[in-house]
Order: sequence, then C-alpha cells, then structure tokens
Amino acid sequence: MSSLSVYHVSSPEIPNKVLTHFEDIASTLAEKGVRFDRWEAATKIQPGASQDEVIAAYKTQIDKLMIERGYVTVDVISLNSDHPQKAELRAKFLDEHRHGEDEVRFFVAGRGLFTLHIDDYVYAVLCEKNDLISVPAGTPHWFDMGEHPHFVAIRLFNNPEGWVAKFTGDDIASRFPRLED
Ligand SMILES: CSCCC(=O)C(=O)O
Ligand SMILES: [Fe+2]
Ligand code: NI
Repeated sequence: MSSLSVYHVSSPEIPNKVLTHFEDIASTLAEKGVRFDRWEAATKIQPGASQDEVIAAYKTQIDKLMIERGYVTVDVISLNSDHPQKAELRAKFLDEHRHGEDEVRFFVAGRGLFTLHIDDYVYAVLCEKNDLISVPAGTPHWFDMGEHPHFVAIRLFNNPEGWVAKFTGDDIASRFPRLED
C-alpha cells in the first residue's frame, strides 16, 4: 500500500503523521507543490523487463504525459534483485540531490521510497505500482530501491539529456528510514 510519512527534520525516528489514503497523500503533497496521481498500470510488466518492452507496453500513457506536460525524454528503470549492479544503482540515488527540472516517475511495477526534503519537513512517499509522482524542479530529495530492488518506473524529463543530478552534500538521507524489504 502506498503511504506518506511526514517527519520534522529533527525527529527521523518518529513521523508526525502517516497517511495511507490516496486523497490524504495527494492533498498533503499538493500543498507543497508535489503532484501525486494514480494512473492505472494495466499491462503486467516484470521487474527486470527491458526498456523497449516497458515503453512499448505504456506507449499510450507516455504519449499522453509527453503531449500534455511537455516532456521530451523518457527512460525506464527496471530492476529486480538478480541485477548484478543493484548495490551501485541503489547508491546512485540514495543521497540528497536536486534536478533542474521536475522529477516525474510513473511506477508500473513494484515499489520504491521517495523522500522529499521541503523546508523543515521530510516527506517519505512509498510509491507503488499505479503511482505517478511529480516532484518540482529544485526540490531536495533521495530515492531508495532497497537491498532487494523490485520495481519498474518510467521516468520523464523536460530536458533532452535525461537524468542530471546535483548532490547537496548534506547527509540528511542517512538519518531517515530506508526502504524496508
Ligand atoms: C524511481 S526512479 C530512480 C530515482 C531517480 O530517478 C531520482 O531520484 O532522480
Ligand atoms: Fe532524483
Ligand atoms: Ni512484484
């Protein structure tokens, strides 16, 4: 089940609140400019499926997002725990970073934990299949796929280069909960 845990930066051990209803998660995030939608991921995709396979299966939804919201590049992160570079890939997103553009992720299988750092609060969003999250440009955040990754996310970008990150150098991410699996 998708969830949102909200923490004060000073209390990583105890969330101020934990929300599990879609409307509550979406409205709490919307107040911070973060868009959280639920789109049906109707085609069954196995984590580890190739990028081409995922893009072909979700062409209609991808085209809709690209046209309506002006994204120009798409890629896919598709991982299961057999992946030989899973530890390196996990580490790549695990520290706090920012992007110069919105971070748009549509989960079509499995789950992952997105954590956003907005002012003095931390929003840990457990994203699952069907969740579409859009984090505004410049928002510090990190992502954990866990020790045993099992997910497929379609990533949309509004720059042609795709994924570019600026790490903040802050170790805040190490103090907050990781994805439990
Ligand atoms: C869910 S996709 C992997 C995470 C990511 O792309 C990011 O944090 O920038
Ligand atoms: Fe990111
Ligand atoms: Ni699964």
